[in-house]
Amino acid sequence: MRPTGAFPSTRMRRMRRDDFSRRLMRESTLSADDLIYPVFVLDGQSRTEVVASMPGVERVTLDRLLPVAERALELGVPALALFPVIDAAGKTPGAEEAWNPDGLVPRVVSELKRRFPELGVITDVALDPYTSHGQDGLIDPDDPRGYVLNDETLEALAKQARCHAEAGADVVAPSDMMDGRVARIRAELDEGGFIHTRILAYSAKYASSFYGPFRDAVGSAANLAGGDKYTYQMDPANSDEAIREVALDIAEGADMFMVKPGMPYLDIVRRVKAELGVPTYVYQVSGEYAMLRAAIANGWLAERACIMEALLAFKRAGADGILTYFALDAARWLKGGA
Ligand SMILES: NCc1[nH]cc(CCC(=O)O)c1CC(=O)O
Ligand SMILES: [Mg+2]
Repeated sequence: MRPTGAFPSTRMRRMRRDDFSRRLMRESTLSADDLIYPVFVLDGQSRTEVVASMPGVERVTLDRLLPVAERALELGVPALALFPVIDAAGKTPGAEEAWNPDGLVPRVVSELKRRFPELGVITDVALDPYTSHGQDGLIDPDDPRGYVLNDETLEALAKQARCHAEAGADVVAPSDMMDGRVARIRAELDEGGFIHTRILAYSAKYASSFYGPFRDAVGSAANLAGGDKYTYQMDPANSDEAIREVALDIAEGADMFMVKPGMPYLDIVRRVKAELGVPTYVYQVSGEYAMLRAAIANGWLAERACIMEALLAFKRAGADGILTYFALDAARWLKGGA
């Protein structure tokens, strides 16, 4: 774009002079409709646990999640994303608890849908909360490096997704980065008659170090024992590869496409939206939350202004929605609350 005219006929500050003209030329907006609220859920009754590395985020039992869900609905937040915390006894090498129809996730999903049918419920499809080794897939017992097996994992993910759909999940969100999982899950859902269950594919999910606090929150860090996910999550150096990943998930039948993490990957959000034109979501991950919270707690950053600026940046980059631990705060501020 070539500027037409120049100083002094063109003065960019003219439009910035007053609030009315700033509002008129504002290109991006954030609304509660853009937000997805992630929640950590525990088994049992009347329990709340704080997550040390994520001040303000708690793990709660279902009875304590219900008022949170009600609050999200009141604030106009369209959906919750559920992340289960599974006790050590529920973790096995084969992750069988992941498709137990009486497990924590299906129980929470069915109760949420019974109480708040209008609130969207998104479930995470990946094995890491359920594996004793903390990986998102099944590992090869004969491989000293514990290589995560792709095709065997697909069968487990299909069972897990079907179990969530049977419990009433509106959206299943595979976050495991196995090849072909969207196609396998779509086939499984169709076979079960779940033609309306949406798939939110974590298509461009990077092997990021910004997931650290989340792994504390779900208790997978200790199980992972210093292991990494470089053999299946994407290399942070790559961008073209993200476009191929999303294109494959479009072909395999996903409905929504996630880029993760968020702020360090805004260029990827932009490319996915501009080049592929699909419903594009971004995950402001636990490490991004922790950074902001730590600086705010120290008085180094202004809470509301910095959080809202970070969220707006995702919209400007092209995101249609944002999964963020700040969802309820942001929705409250958007409503004019303190
Ligand atoms: N299925 C894994 C999963 N699900 C959500 C997150 C991270 C979310 C966050 O950091 O907020 C991860 C990352 C990982 O452990 O590799
Ligand atoms: Mg893929």
